[in-house]
Amino acid sequence: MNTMQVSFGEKKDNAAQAEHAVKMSARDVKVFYGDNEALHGINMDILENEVIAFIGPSGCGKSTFLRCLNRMNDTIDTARVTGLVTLDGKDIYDRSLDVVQLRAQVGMVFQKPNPFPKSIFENIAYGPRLHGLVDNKRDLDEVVESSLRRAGLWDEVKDRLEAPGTGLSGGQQQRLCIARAIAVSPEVILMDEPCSALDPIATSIIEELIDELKGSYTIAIVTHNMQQAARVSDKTAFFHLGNLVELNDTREIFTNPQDSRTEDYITGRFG
Ligand SMILES: Nc1ncnc2c1ncn2[C@@H]1O[C@H](COP(=O)(O)OP(=O)(O)OP(=O)(O)O)[C@@H](O)[C@H]1O
Repeated sequence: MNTMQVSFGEKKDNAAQAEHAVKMSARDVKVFYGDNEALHGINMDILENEVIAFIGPSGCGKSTFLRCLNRMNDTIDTARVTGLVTLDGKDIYDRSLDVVQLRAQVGMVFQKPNPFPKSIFENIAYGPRLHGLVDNKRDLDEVVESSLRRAGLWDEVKDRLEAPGTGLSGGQQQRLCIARAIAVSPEVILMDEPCSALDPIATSIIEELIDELKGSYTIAIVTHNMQQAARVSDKTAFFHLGNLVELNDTREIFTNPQDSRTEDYITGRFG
């Protein structure tokens, strides 16, 4: 088989991976946009403190599935989700669930950095205030600093916290958005092509950050860049035409895919 040349990030051995608990799971998840069934019954377990990459050709449903994991599809009028999605075993589509709280627990970083039109400080402070996570200004300052530090941005912005977030470079804005997600103590971070608007240097900074963050968070990332999937993820899920074709250790997916559609995709025969 003619697989592509990719370099892999350092991964834990299988014994260590086996200890990871299931953080989120999907059972027979379908998504309809009006009458169009875009996802045809996805089953997936996402393990705690792992990075899972979603890959596949354009329009195969990667972003649609990602959005099921924190109910972002609720914001699309025509979208309807069926099946079961759980976080720590609890149904996230339960009517009694607080969606604002869910989106703090399962944070999201988008393709295009989207800081609020506010200061760098306020971009981070907004969430902890909204969720009542801080009692006073000192705690708030601490959360802002620690979130910016974790996102690897503190040193670059500590002297201009009152400057607008939108004035930062694209890569800095994306790290600001990651810091904003971190500030409300998420358990899972969803990333929808977080580097596609960034140059290679900013991309590699974000990739290093993802590697550091996975010690504390579970991360699901949609990417078109297979090299990136290989570098940052422990598991890779290959989607095709609204189906989950194959999910396995990233190394297996790229060196020994079981399904011919996966092989065709990773060898560049389609997509
Ligand atoms: N808001 C929407 N309204 C109607 N149809 C949609 C909407 N969003 C996605 N779709 C359709 O659902 C299917 C899956 O799209 P989705 O964006 O999830 O795929 P994707 O794999 O993330 O694609 P890409 O890699 O191009 O971002 C496509 O047929 C798409 O046209």
